[in-house]
Amino acid sequence: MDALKSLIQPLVGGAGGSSVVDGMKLVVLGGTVETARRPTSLTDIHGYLPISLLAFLLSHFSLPRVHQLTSRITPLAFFLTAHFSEEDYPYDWLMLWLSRRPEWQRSREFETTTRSSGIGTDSANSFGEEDFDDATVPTVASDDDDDVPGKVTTRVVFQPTFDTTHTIYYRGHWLRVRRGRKTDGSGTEVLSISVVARSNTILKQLVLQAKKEYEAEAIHRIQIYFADSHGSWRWTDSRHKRPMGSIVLNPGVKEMLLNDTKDFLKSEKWYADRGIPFRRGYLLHGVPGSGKSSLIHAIAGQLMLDIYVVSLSASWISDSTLTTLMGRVPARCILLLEDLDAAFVRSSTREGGSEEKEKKEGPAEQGQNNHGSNGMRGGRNRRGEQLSDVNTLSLSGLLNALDGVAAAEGRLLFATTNHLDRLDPALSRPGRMDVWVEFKNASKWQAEALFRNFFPSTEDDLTEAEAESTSPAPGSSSGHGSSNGSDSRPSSTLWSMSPSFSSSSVASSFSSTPLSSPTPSSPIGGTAPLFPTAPTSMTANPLPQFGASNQAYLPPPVEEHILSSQHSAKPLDAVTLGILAKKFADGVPEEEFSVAALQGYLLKNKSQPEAAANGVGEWVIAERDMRERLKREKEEREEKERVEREKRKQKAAEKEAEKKELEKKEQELEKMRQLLAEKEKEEKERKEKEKDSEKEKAEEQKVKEAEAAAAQEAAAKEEIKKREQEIEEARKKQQQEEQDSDSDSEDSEIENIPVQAITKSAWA
Ligand SMILES: Nc1ncnc2c1ncn2[C@@H]1O[C@H](COP(=O)(O)OP(=O)(O)OP(=O)(O)O)[C@@H](O)[C@H]1O
Repeated sequence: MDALKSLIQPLVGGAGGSSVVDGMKLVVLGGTVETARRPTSLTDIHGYLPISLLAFLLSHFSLPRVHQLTSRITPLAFFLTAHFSEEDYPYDWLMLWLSRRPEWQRSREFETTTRSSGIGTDSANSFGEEDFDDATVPTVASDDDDDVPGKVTTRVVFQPTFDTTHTIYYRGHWLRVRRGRKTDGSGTEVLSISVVARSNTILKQLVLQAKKEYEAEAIHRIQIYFADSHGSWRWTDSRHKRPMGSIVLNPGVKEMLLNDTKDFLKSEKWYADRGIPFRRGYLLHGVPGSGKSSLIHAIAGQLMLDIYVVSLSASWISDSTLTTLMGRVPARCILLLEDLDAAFVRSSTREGGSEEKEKKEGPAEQGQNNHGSNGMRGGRNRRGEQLSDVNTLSLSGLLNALDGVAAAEGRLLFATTNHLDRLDPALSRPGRMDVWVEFKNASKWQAEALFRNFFPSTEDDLTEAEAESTSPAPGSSSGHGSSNGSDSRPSSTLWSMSPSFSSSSVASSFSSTPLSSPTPSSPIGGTAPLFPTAPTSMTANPLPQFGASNQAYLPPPVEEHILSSQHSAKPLDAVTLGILAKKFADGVPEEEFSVAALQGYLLKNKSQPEAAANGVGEWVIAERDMRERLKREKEEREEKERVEREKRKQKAAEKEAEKKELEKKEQELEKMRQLLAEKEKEEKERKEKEKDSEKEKAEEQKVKEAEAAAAQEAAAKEEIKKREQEIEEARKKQQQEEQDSDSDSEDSEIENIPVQAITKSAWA
């Protein structure tokens, strides 16, 4: 836009310029633009948009008008841009429309995608290998194709590239198309289409045309959307509608459901007038392989509704994701909750422990990855998400999602479960699950109808419409109040295909074909029959000619059973088909095998109705044996697992006891250690005390000894002193005596007493 602005502004000038001068300027500009435009194809240029826009302006408006536009409208006002998120339908419509644009053929930048089926396959703008076949070279391709009947030809479809702006001419307007991703981290694709226009009519026209083309393609198919972990719906698959007649249920059930759903879709006003939320829920419960998913598929086709599937056992499902998803379903659609019981198992598990955790993993993965042949399971995971188990779905979360304020109105809610006993009674509240239908194993009546459906009849021209109009379904009017159009009051209905119901119909089914028994293999409603009606029996190819001259190498003759083998059954006349169907049904025990199991058996005998009818007894015995064996093996496995579990438990208990014992011993040891430490401490203190007291004693002793010694010394000294005194006295006395009596001899005696002897005796 800046480029456009910079181009225009100097030439056009301000609003106050003269219009004549401006007109001249625009003439010059127009000439320049036209010159620039000619050598370039405008359909594939990017970055030249300002030029193409001006060219467009010049060619569609008078000059003063262009002046008015360029001077009055800010550049942003030129472009009207509409954004289409891949989460919304228009994205798919427009992508299909874009893929058909011839511009891609000349575009320098485009992306291709392949679709083996689904919308857009027959796009005029797609191509296959044949588009590159050199017409001058003789080709064998078409002959080869005959050898591969039913081969899916992969078509390549052009799409706009990411983050590139493409320019497309549409109804006199240049459109700028850009495919990008949202920047909010979700990675969601967004298609942006801009156009220069004064109103958004052209964009509306474009969307409507894209929708029309899309719907024209979708008329024979139903679209299937799967919930993703971000709470968004992703288109996953597009399937051929399944004819109602291909579903074999006991009389009245299909009709009841179909009438009820039709009736509901017509009753919006009735609900609004009574202030009742415009919602209706159907719970299909019962054994696996009994046709629950198939019936939903067929109803969706009949009512031209898309199916939105959530598997409640998915590892990522949570209360908030489910609420978000419920709020995002369109008003008219079928919302299918698979494995409804999973929510209840989880809820009770969360409340009561975690033992079911392992169980949960199985179905969760199935929910994400299984691509069942007929069920809605599985889905294309566009981004290959690696999901951790963050499932926090609770019962209250589920119930809120079903009828909370955010829940969409006008949708038909179907829920399936194989375990009715695990569901919470809260589900039966009106508006949640209004109609409950039980699916049982195949009755004899169903077996017969299945056989009739399976093998082609010579009376294949009877259409489903004719069949339905000529013979009302027995029991279709009984038991369901809301099926008779006028009264669309919501009601809780419990349907079960009781054996008595089916057995009465068996009696009549042979002579007068019951209505809901699909009339002999009729390709109902103009749709394709289940299996090709025209037998394409395998004929032996002419044997290779090499070696024909050499008799020694002639190949062995083709064996009889190979020659006679066929891959499709020849159409049977009604009487033969009836007899065989009856025989087949006679051989099938009542409600012992699922319809899916019977279908599997018939598939094995697809080309041999007689063998199928005659061999059913053996098959039943073999099946029973196999079931018995499987049951035994299962029991053995379970017993083994139980024993192992017990052992593990015992071991764990022993280990626990050992651990406790060890802990106890360690505690005791610790106590002893502490005691010992205390004792050692006491001993040490005692010893130290002893040492101290001994020291004191020794010191005392020493003191005493010293005192004693001192005393002795003092005593000795005293003694010495005493002796000295005595000696002195004696000397004095002697001297006195000498003086007194001149005795020289006495003086000598005194002198002879040794001083040392005196001292010693004093010490001792
Ligand atoms: N009543 C039926 N009429 C026609 N085909 C049936 C019927 N029941 C089962 N089948 C066939 O058996 C296969 C499995 O059927 P389907 O998936 O509808 O069973 P289901 O009850 O939904 O099983 P699950 O509970 O395991 O999902 C399909 O190929 C379907 O064509």
